[in-house]
Amino acid sequence: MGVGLDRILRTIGDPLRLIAPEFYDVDIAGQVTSLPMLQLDDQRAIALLMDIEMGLAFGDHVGRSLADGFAALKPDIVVGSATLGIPVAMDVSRHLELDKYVILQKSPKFHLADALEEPVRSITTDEQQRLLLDRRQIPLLQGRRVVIVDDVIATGASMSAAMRLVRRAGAKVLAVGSILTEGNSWREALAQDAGLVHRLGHIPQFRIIDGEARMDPASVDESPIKRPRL
Ligand SMILES: Nc1ncnc2[nH]cnc12
Repeated sequence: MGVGLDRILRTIGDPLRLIAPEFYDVDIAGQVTSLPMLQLDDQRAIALLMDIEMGLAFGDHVGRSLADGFAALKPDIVVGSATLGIPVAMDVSRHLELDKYVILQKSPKFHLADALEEPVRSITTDEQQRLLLDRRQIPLLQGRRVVIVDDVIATGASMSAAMRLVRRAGAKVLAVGSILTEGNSWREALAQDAGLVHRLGHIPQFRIIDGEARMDPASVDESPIKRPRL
């Protein structure tokens, strides 16, 4: 779901505030994608990935690429976090030829009165968020081999909550996947689980200097992504 995204979008407001250089090109599993560069506040900018606006061909590429990485692990089911992890979970499931998938919700839907709940301990947001698992979905996870997917792993707080929730439901987490990682703080947040991360690309974080978004050197990728030869 990209922790803090709601706040990011509220901060940005409408119309979107593009800041120079206006776009950041990122390689997503061999496909160069231009992300709009948006000003967050006086000091920070973000290269924004809105997977729900990227079209079906992009979803198919992401789903196939993540599924290729997961196939050898023989997962029984894919779990995705609302909101922007939902299409990722569907596209990965389709490519793994798995019919059912499980979505972790952010807000209590009326049918989720008695959901399993995990707090999302974000270091960047004051607002306490949470992830919810409908108890009726537990049989899909109990004793199962699971992969968890999201659009972006940034702070790692959301993915870490998703892993706790899925493990509480009795599943084995084989791997986690995202379209992008952003910055490096997720490594600390996920601790020993950081090694389970499959990502198709990486974006840095940006500071605004002299009216331009500049890469924060601490946020570039520490371990370059291994790409399959095309
Ligand atoms: N750059 C980004 N794009 C979309 N969602 C995000 N969540 C956190 N960072 C994000």
